[in-house]
Order: sequence, then structure tokens, then C-alpha cells
Amino acid sequence: MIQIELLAQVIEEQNQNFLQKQLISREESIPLESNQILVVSGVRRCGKSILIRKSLPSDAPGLYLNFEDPRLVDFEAADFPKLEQLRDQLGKSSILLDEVQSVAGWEIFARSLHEKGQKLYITGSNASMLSRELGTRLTGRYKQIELFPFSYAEFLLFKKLSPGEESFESYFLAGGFPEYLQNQDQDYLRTLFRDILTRDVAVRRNISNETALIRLGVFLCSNVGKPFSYSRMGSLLEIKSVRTVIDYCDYLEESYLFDLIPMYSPSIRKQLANPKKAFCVDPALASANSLSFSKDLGRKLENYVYLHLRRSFKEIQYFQNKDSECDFVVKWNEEIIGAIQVCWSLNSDNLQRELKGLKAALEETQAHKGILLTWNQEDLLDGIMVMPVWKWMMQPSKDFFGVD
Ligand SMILES: Nc1ncnc2c1ncn2[C@@H]1O[C@H](COP(=O)(O)OP(=O)(O)OP(=O)(O)O)[C@@H](O)[C@H]1O
Repeated sequence: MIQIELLAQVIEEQNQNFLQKQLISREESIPLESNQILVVSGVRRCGKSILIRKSLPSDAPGLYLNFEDPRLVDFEAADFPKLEQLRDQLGKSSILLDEVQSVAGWEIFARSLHEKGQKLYITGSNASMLSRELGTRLTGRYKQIELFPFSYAEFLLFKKLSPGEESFESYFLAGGFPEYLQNQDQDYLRTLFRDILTRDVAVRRNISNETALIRLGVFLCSNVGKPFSYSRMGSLLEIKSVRTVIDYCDYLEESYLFDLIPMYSPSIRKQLANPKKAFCVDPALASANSLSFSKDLGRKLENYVYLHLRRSFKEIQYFQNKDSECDFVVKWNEEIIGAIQVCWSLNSDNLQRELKGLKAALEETQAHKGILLTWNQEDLLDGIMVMPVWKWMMQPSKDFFGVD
């Protein structure tokens, strides 16, 4: 149990910090009028709680509480009614709970607020921990929004820059974690990565071999965009059991650090068995934690394109047949709707190969729209649009493919 006076003090301090910050508006918006519980999930430090707090009208702020505060170590389910009491005493309109999944039984409180028609916002950085309770006790009562580090458009707003090759180069180097954009300290990205692996993944998942988990994380950062099989990864990383490799990869996906995308295949069974490609939630985070000193710029660009697609689409695959490859195909409503090829720079050596891969993907998947993205070239080749990545990123990829 926790004393209400201590709780009031923690709340006052946590809420003070917020007022001092200069904040930009995000592309994601919070549906304030909805009467469902609103859940914002995403990788750590990407701006989840700020998104909610900034969205609430200034004359009706919410009562914010972050459960990672060590002073809340003794908070238990029986303490939740104190939050309602403090909310009313302080004249707040709603309750906003950060990383609440650490308190067992939180979903019972969530449900009771919902039943009383009172507003609750929740943020979390672990997909499965949240979804377990959401899926059972709160089915149909919540709406979930996924948030990512800043997009290129948000980066421009934050840095007060204009769109173009020069500002895209800055984004390409710095990525989208708001605090990193402020401090530009690579150690921040290393500490963040390590903290997610050791504190979130290893502790929550009870992993005793933390070294193997970190090695896997570094391996994925160093091999963004390259296909690999679980067994090959196991042997490279000296992890004996393939099952362990698969579990660890799942945990890394749950923490929103990486997505492992499958190869396109009409057969689901083949799709599962084929090699996967990993993409990181923030390419600058991957670079800071990578062992690959050659700095593969082409794959990094591919990672940015992947993220831009991922903001709009959940199902993204790569395409490969016996003699050609295409970086991404995008699924929407059970249909592949688009194919995207990414190439740093088109020249007489690679042009035919890149076009062939894109056309093969379009033909085989029956996707109706394809594009070839480059660092700075723009053209129309053989009926295929060629565009610089920065320009393509100025609109949501859903708009580009004409779906909503
Ligand atoms: N819209 C924004 N404009 C400017 N800075 C922002 C914005 N959103 C977040 N930040 C910065 O990023 C930091 C992290 O934001 P926030 O605490 O909301 O992230 P979070 O995803 O809730 O983190 P955690 O998962 O650790 O709880 C903030 O301290 C703030 O400095």
C-alpha cells in the first residue's frame, strides 16, 4: 500500500516537469471524444505520454502517473481508488497511466472506470504484456494507437527545417528519438538500447542469459535489412537452441525495437519457413549499436522507407523469386496493393536489375502501384515513378497508395 500524501506528492512533481517542455504536435491524434479506454503503445521514449498530455485541453488536464517512479514500488491494486480521489480533489478530467502493466490487477481498475463512463488513458512499451490484459478483460472497451519516434515531417517541425535533401540528410543521421535530437549524444542511444534489453526484455521475460540477448540485439542492429534464418543466427551467435533464438526475436519485437518481416509467399507455411529481414524502430539507434563499421547506407535508407510504410501498414513483406528481388510489398485488406524498391543511386549497372525486381513483384503479387525510391533521383522510367525518399516521405504512405 502507499500513503495518499506520498501519492499526491509524486503526482505533483511528475506533472510539473511536463509544463516546462517545448512540444511539437504529432501526426497521430488522440480521439478525445471517444468513450473507450485509449491505449498508446510504442517503443520507449518515443513520446507516448506527451502525445496524450499535449492532446488534452489545457483547461481540462489529466492526472498523470508514471509507474516507473521508484517511489511507487509499493503501489498495489488496492491503491487505485486513491487516484480517483486525487483526480477529483485536483479537478482533473481524466487519468493517464504510464507503464501501468507493472501493477498486477490494473485492468480491473480500468474496467471499473470505463463502466462509470470515466476517461482513462494508458501508455505502454511492451506489446504482449499489455495485450494479454487488454485481450481478456478489456475486449471491446479500448482503442489502441501505435506511436513511433518522429517521422521526417515531425523532425522538420521539431528542428524548424524545410523539406529537401539537406534536412533529410540530418534526419537520416539523427533518426527520430526526441531526446536524442536534443542532446545528440550517441551514448543516449546506447543506454536506451541497453536499458530496453536488460530492464524491459530480460527482467520481464526472466531471461538469465542477458549476454546472448544483447548479442542478438547488436547482431540485428548490424544486419538491418539482410535476410537470415533463425538457425543461422543461432550458430553465428552461439545460441544452441533455435527455439531460444525464436523466443528472443519475439521478445525484441514485443519491445517494439525491431520488426522481423517475412518473405512474400502465397503460402503461409512457406512464409513462416523462409528467412526474415529485421528493421529497427529507429535507424540511428541501430547505427549507434551496430558492429558494422562499413555503414551500409543503402540498407539504412531501406530501414527509413520501411518505417514510413509501417506507420500506415502492419503487414509488410519483402519479395524474392529465383532471379529478382524487390524490397517491400505492402498488404492491405488481404491484398498486396503496392511494391517498393529502394536504391541509393540508380546507374547503368543497377538500373535494369532494380526495375526488373520491381516489375516482377508487381506482376506476381498483382499489386497495382509500384515506385522506385532513391536518395535524390527523380524520373519516370518505363512507366515506373522514380522519386527521392525525402519527397515520398512528405505524405503518409496510405495516401500514396490511395487507401484509408
Ligand atoms: N511532441 C513532442 N515534442 C517535443 N519533444 C517531445 C515530444 N514528445 C516527446 N518529447 C520528448 O521525448 C521525451 C520522451 O517522451 P515521453 O515521456 O512522452 O515518451 P514515452 O514514450 O512515454 O516514454 P516511456 O516509454 O519511457 O514512458 C520527453 O521527455 C520529451 O522531452
